[in-house]
Amino acid sequence: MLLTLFESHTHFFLSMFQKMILTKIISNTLSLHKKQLIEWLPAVRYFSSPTNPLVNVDVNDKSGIAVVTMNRKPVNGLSLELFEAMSKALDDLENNRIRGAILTSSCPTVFSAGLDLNELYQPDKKRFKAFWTTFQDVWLKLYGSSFPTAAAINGHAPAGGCFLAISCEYRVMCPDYKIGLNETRLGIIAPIFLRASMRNTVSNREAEKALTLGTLYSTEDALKIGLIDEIAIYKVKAIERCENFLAQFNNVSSIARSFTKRSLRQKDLEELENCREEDFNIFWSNLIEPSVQKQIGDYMQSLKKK
Ligand SMILES: CCCCCCCCCCCC/C=C/CC(=O)SCCNC(=O)CCNC(=O)[C@H](O)C(C)(C)COP(=O)(O)OP(=O)(O)OC[C@H]1O[C@@H](n2cnc3c(N)ncnc32)[C@H](O)[C@@H]1OP(=O)(O)O
Repeated sequence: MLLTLFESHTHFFLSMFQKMILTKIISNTLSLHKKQLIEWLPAVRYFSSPTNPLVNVDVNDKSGIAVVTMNRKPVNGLSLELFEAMSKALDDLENNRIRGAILTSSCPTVFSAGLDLNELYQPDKKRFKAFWTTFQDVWLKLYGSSFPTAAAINGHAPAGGCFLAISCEYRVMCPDYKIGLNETRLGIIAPIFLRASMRNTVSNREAEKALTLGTLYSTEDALKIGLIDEIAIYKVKAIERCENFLAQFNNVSSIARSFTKRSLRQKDLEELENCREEDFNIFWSNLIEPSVQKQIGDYMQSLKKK
């Protein structure tokens, strides 16, 4: 209530004085450090992002909504370089306090094929460490963003592709594609932060079923279990529906919204923050198991043979 009243006069700009008062009130309530808190204070500064060939960021000056497009052909395989570009884009969006972001893909039939299998097969430890750490960074920044997020899923979204979508707050998917966390089908255990995003999206029971079976859902079935929120006939419509979702926040205090989101996701974020090194070690030791390497190699071959 207090925040809503306060913000109604400061919707577009918060003076330093106002920020100081807000910092005091909210940090007392949520026991956050000042630096963390300032990062969560909304303001709007629209910007044009320097172009990176792997991730295009297009901010609509009028709405303040950014469309973030992954652009790594043919299937947006999540490589170290793509994660680095996404991590940088998320920093830019956060620093410029945009009003919302929509994640989508430039590939015509694939949102993202998940982790680039080349990163997992016969990996070099130093590169894999950088890869895994940046993967964690992207999740922490996307799942924990102060701005609202939506995914316009314009193609298949298996494994890491699904993970990106469920780290957002809303999902609109085009028909006739597949989405899901199929890691167990590849002999891979979904990491802690993937599991958290799934539990935050569908019921605990559905998450358990989906993760243990490694199910890839059709668009229609994904809607039935709540893995996506809407179906849109094609990409432009999916982006429009995401914009409509994000526009609803124009009538909501952005401070109250972002703190509420943060408090709901805080436990998951802290869980990973507190075990990043351990998370890496577990995955590294599993990944280099000869049986796992063989499975990944065979799987890559089967994809190429198609
Ligand atoms: C006790 C055991 C414990 C084990 C623990 C191990 C833990 C360590 C690792 C931890 C990892 C944890 C998380 C993992 C999550 C992941 O994301 S793994 C990746 C999973 N991804 C998939 O299964 C998707 C595979 N791809 C597809 O199903 C299809 O490509 C598609 C449906 C996305 C698209 O189909 P289509 O449009 O027909 O394209 P294709 O012809 O199949 O592909 C084109 C081209 O791209 C290559 N490719 C596809 N996917 C990937 C990929 N993920 N990475 C790299 N490359 C990929 C494909 O081979 C084709 O290449 P060519 O053109 O033939 O050269």
